[in-house]
Amino acid sequence: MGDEDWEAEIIKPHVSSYVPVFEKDKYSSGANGDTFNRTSVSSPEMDNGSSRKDPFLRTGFGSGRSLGNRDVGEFSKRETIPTMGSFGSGKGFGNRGFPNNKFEEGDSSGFWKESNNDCEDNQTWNRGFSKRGSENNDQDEGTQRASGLFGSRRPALSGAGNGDTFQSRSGSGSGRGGYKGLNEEVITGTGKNSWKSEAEGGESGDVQGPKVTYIPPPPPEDEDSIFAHYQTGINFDKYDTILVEVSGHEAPQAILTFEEANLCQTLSNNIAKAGYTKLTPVQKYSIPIILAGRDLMACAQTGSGKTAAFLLPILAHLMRDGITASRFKELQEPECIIVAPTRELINQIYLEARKFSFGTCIRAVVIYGGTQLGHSIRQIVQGCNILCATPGRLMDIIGKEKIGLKQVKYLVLDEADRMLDMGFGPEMKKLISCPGMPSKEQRQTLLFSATFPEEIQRLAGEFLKSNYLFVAVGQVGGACRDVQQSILQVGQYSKREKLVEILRNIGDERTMVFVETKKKADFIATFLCQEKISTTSIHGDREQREREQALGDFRYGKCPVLVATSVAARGLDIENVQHVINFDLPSTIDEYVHRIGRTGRCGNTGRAISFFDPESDNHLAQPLVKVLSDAQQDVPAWLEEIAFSTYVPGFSGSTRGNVFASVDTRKGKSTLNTAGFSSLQAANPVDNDSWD
Ligand SMILES: Nc1ncnc2c1ncn2[C@@H]1O[C@H](COP(=O)(O)OP(=O)(O)OP(=O)(O)O)[C@@H](O)[C@H]1O
Repeated sequence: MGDEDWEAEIIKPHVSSYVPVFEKDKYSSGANGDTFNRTSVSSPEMDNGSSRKDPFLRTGFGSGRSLGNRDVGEFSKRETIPTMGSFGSGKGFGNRGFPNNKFEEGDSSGFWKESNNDCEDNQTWNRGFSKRGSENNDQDEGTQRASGLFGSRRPALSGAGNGDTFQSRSGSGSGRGGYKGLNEEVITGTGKNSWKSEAEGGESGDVQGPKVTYIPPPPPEDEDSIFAHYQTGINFDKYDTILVEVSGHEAPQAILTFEEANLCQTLSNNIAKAGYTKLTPVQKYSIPIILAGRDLMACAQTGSGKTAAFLLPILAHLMRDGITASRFKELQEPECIIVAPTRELINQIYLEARKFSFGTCIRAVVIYGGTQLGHSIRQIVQGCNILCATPGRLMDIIGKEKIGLKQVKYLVLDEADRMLDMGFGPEMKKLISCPGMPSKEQRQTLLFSATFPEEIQRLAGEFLKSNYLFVAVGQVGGACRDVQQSILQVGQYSKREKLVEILRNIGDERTMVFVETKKKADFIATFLCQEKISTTSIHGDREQREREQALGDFRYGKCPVLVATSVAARGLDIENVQHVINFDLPSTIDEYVHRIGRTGRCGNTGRAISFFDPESDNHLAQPLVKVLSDAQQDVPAWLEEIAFSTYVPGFSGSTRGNVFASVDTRKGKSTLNTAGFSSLQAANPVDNDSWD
């Protein structure tokens, strides 16, 4: 069964059978200057199909090739206002945007079949499922409304596009994709290495859909660009006052300065050129732990330097061991593999690895879905010591025997809770049981995130040596205190107006607006452009080229507003993001913490405003109150009331488990160390198998 069939099966009982009328002759698929048209058809059933009764889905905007709007002619005018950012998905919305279109609020005429997908986007449909090969699934964009771990998964949903013009081009292998789409997909049961390669599944033409040909631009070569960085903020020094807990046996002493780490001269020079003069708490604790060869699970607030916390000691070891890239070998055997859940994030980590290894013989390589497989292979065969990869592309490359795992000494899971949950957990399990992969006793495994639900911590035991150390900087799963959080009660039908009001007040300050679905991301971006607010968008239905273009336009100030789904919630480090607006709240509190963490980074301050709709967000009231109060933010009385009225006894802080694990789930007693930090020693973590 293909992806689309599966989606249809899930949705069928509730959706309208409406198929829009589409005037093909007015459609051309050129990237620029496309003309779109369709005839407006009222579709009252659609309201039944959308369990959210979302006003934004009733106005006829969406992603995919077919654009719906009554002001057809307006679309072709978009080239006339090039100042607007790129948004939209695929051919329907070219990179130049189309600000002149007009649509009317509450107009229910603008449906096409793709609207049905919003039912998929609605969390109620997705609980317990992890849809494989579904690049159009917002669940895969990090919202992960997971109801379990390694839970029920539909096997081998290959997700070939069916060529239906009105369907989103999910799973077409066309290079678009969210967190984990067809091009980042691992499918069991076929192929000599037990997982179906990306080429088999998406790029070689075995399934329908165009070949992915996108080759990302090469990284910068000039030193200034490589070491470009933004300034630490006024609260950087306050990091020192955050309590740090280390649990596990015989933890090495924290270091207080980079000098104490005894790094080689080249590495020290690179650290200085990167503008790092002082360690952040997670670095103070993690660097000596990793240098001592210990496994580590580290949890520290967003934007507090976790990337360097693992990269620097790994590089130090590789330098110490005299590792040099072996060029032009058909089978490369990297010493270090780093995985992260999104393409943009893994690319960012790669650029950091490249920066810190500048002037050394260590070669970092990045590979991710949505790009030409041949390009990934070409990068690897030129030499690869540190392989930065998204999971699907990694497994493809391993399956193609371009990567051997025998030399792996370091395995890093960034956003580790995400990498181990039901979405990526199975892939990660496969990775560690791949032929040649050293056992956990033989390698060093490092898990980093700002959130670590208890159940994920338990699962992580499979990946880590039993004597691993746990570093918790501040409250596990807590929000960054440099972000001023406000929660506004705003109903669905007032959200757009409120958004425009806020953005007009904000002016040109860089702002990320998070919405729940890909379609809504397109819709809101379009709407904002119509309001003359220069906006771009990023989500999993956009082609990789478009995603990177959108991020670039936002990063370099061309578009001060980025509308995003949760695909951009984790890890992205963009200078000067001053505001995050949760137009829609995410379904889990940990996702909220990650989203608002796109601002207030590295000691800078930021603001997060969230629209709370009592119709749909009440389940978040309780965890929100906790996150706000833990971060010493004002808690609105109305939110406390909702939290009280929806009180769940034994509340653990998350809709999917305990995001507020006080610390290490292995438990133990806490002692204060001399630096004023507390150090938690597990009673006997080796013997203590009873983590539950
Ligand atoms: N010691 C330091 N001195 C100055 N800047 C630093 C230092 N450590 C990290 N940074 C900078 O702080 C920013 C945030 O770091 P990083 O992206 O590693 O945060 P993170 O903890 O991984 O965040 P997230 O949880 O969102 O992934 C980056 O721009 C990084 O270069």
